[in-house]
Amino acid sequence: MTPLVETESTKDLLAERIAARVNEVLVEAQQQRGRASIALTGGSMGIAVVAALAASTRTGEFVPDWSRVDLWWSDERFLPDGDLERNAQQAADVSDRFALLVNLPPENVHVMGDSDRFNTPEEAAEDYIAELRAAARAENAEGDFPTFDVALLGMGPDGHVASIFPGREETQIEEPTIIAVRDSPKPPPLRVSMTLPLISTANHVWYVVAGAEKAEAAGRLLKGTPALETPACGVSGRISTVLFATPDAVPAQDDETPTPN
Ligand SMILES: O=C1O[C@H](COP(=O)(O)O)[C@@H](O)[C@H](O)[C@H]1O
Repeated sequence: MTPLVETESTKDLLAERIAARVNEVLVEAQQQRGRASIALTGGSMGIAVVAALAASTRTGEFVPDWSRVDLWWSDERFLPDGDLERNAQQAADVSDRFALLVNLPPENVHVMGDSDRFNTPEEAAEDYIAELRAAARAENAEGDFPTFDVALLGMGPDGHVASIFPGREETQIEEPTIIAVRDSPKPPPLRVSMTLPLISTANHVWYVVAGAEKAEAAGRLLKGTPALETPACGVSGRISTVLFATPDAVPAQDDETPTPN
């Protein structure tokens, strides 16, 4: 599915817009199901969105009841607890350990396992599957996984999303699950990730992308190339799939126009 594109002139304004849209989706989910959930992402834009969510809560905008929101992650770097490179640590750092999301209980924050707690990323992946299954049971979900109202995805300049990288067999996994990733081309080498089919169970899949270095991959995303080449192409939301981007992160309209001789 070709994503819709929404742009905002600066990274900060983009983060604010995404946060406002996330708040709307979470409020609506709470009206329908009583609870809501989001799969967060790492990367520069992903963390900017967490900061914007915290800011929107502080300023009393239209926000969900955070005591009834579950925070999940679509991927994590398998590093020691508190390592500054961990996605969850970076999100915690910009939200005063999630305290700025007022009333969010610690048990709602579902961080993927770290290398202090687990010997291998495979063990951390198994543990996260168990945590997701427990949430699915509590929700009376039909399958092994709870509802994800929205999954945010940063995208690397190579087109990777979560820790699913181009040219690798993980792009071909058809099962919705959590996997260990070894020898990641982007450091650190050990990671834990949702597979592309698991991300695609989310109601809304929103790419959050800023900066000219992402424009080439965004072009491939909008063209719809194979997931093996552009993992970002291997996901879509049940309700919406949107590329939220700064203008420089989206290829210019006439990029495809042949140059006259
Ligand atoms: O390593 C990762 O990279 C992507 C994108 O990061 P960015 O800094 O280029 O925006 C991120 O979304 C993913 O969660 C992360 O682990």
